[in-house]
Amino acid sequence: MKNKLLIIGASGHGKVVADIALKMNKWQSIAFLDDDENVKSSMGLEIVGKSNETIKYINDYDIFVAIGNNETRKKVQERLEEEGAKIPTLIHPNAVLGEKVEVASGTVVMAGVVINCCTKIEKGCIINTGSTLDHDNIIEEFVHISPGAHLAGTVRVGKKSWLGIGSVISNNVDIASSCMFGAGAVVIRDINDSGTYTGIPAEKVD
Ligand SMILES: CC(=O)SCCNC(=O)CCNC(=O)[C@H](O)C(C)(C)COP(=O)(O)OP(=O)(O)OC[C@H]1O[C@@H](n2cnc3c(N)ncnc32)[C@H](O)[C@@H]1OP(=O)(O)O
Repeated sequence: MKNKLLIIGASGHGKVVADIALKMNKWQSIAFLDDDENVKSSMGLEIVGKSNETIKYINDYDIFVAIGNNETRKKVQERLEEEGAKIPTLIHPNAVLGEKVEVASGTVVMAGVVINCCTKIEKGCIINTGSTLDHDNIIEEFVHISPGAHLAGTVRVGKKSWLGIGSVISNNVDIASSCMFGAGAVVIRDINDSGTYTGIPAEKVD
């Protein structure tokens, strides 16, 4: 671990990520990279450059990608990995993690999240505010679990899928990669095809 943290992306999601990093109290200084030239600071933290300037900071900073879009976050994190960046895991102090929970690098776990035992969260995920993930879940890389989503036991979510705000996933459900579930969707059976799903029970709409 380095004593400085660089966060890529200073928008709404980036601000929440910075807030968590500040509360973790592990880094002596925190700064952003962002591509909006008009913004010089965010949350009182300096924006020191653009997102393509990471190589300048790689030796001195831990680097975290705070980009909401799953595909873009994947591209940026994987480029950083190739460049040898040290990518931390960010966990809000008021998240509750059970025994044998694994959380990989580049994943952020926000305030009020509960993750029960034996759940594995792969790299680059967003586990957003107040969501709950019960026992034995597998959340594959670059997934976004939106605020207030609830996943019962033994759920698998495939790479880059996005569970919308307040969505509900029943136990023993397997979800394919690159799916989008609308706000409030309720998933009661396996989802085998990528696409957009809404409603109760969730049906494919796109
Ligand atoms: C901290 C944070 O902010 S994290 C971010 C959290 N944000 C979310 O979770 C967003 C979730 N997004 C949604 O639910 C979106 O509405 C989506 C992705 C399902 C659809 O978005 P779009 O493709 O733009 O669809 P659009 O808004 O044009 O709606 C298309 C139709 O679907 C319906 N629809 C849209 N969302 C939903 C939903 N969640 N449930 C049921 N029906 C829906 C609309 O009413 C509309 O119906 P109509 O054609 O009969 O009028």
